[in-house]
Amino acid sequence: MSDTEATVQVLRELVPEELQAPRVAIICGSGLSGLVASLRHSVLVSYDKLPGFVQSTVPGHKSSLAFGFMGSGAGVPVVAMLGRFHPYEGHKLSSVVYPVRVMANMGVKNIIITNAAGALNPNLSVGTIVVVHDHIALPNLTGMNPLLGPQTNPSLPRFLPLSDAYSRMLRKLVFRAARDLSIERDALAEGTYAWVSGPTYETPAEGRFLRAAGADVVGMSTVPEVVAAREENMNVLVLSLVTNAVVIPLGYESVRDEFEAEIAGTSTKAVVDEVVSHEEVLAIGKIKGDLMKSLVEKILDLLPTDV
Ligand SMILES: O=P(O)(O)O[C@H]1O[C@H](CO)[C@@H](O)[C@H]1O
Ligand SMILES: Nc1nc2[nH]cnc2c(=O)[nH]1
Repeated sequence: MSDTEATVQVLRELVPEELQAPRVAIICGSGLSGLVASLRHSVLVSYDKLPGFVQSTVPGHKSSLAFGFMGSGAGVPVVAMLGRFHPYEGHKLSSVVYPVRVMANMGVKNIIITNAAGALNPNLSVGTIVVVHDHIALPNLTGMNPLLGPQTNPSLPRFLPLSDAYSRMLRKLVFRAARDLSIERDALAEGTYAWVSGPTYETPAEGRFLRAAGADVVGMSTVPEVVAAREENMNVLVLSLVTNAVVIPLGYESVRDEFEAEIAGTSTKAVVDEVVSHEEVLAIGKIKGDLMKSLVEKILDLLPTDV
């Protein structure tokens, strides 16, 4: 029996039968566990009960799986991760993606991955939900790819294409859901997510670099989960909540100009010295959590029955 099968076996003992066949997996990003507050008949399973699962150590992430029904009417059976794992916590990439493999082993065919992210694109304001259509993953390109090493399952492809990683069908569903909910157009955008390892936030020069490479938002998660989910042949949707702007043009105004202006007695342009914090990230998650929740619920309502 494989490791994931063993974990699924434990879950079958802990979760009632009617919740054992989730159609959709949801990964809750930083401060976004409230996404599944409306789960019905819900059952929580703590990660420490599940072989192969590690613990989430980041504030705003819990360490439990939640099973239940979500959406209107009878609802859709879902399994949600109320807290994810990041490599910067010291977790191996194989541990970071392990829950995705377990959920795939349970038969889950669709995954909605959420995250908090910084905006690189100056047109994206804080609070915008970005429907991710592509990614740039420097770690993947430089030796920190979750699929490096012997194949966990020989029936999965060795060379995985990622040009179609983000399901068009699910992305379109987001905009249909937003229209049904009369969510204003500017509340949603489309864009490219840059994955960085963290845990440092970007310097202004790094922000400019990622922006110049074509990224719209940046974060420290999600891409490993996307890669594993695609390997497992799931339909993937990623929603990034913009929680802060990455400071791109600021941070290094000439101190010589400033010094010379000071001794000449003339004033200089005030240096903007805003810095991002995880508290701010969580605060925006709290403010925008309800919007994200309604959107996900509506997406579930609209999900075709054959996927
Ligand atoms: O991507 P999620 O888990 O939502 O969290 C984001 O917020 C944290 C930084 O504030 C980082 O972990 C970053 O990846
Ligand atoms: N790397 C990165 N991750 C984030 N998560 C939330 N905001 C940010 C950010 O500005 N940068």
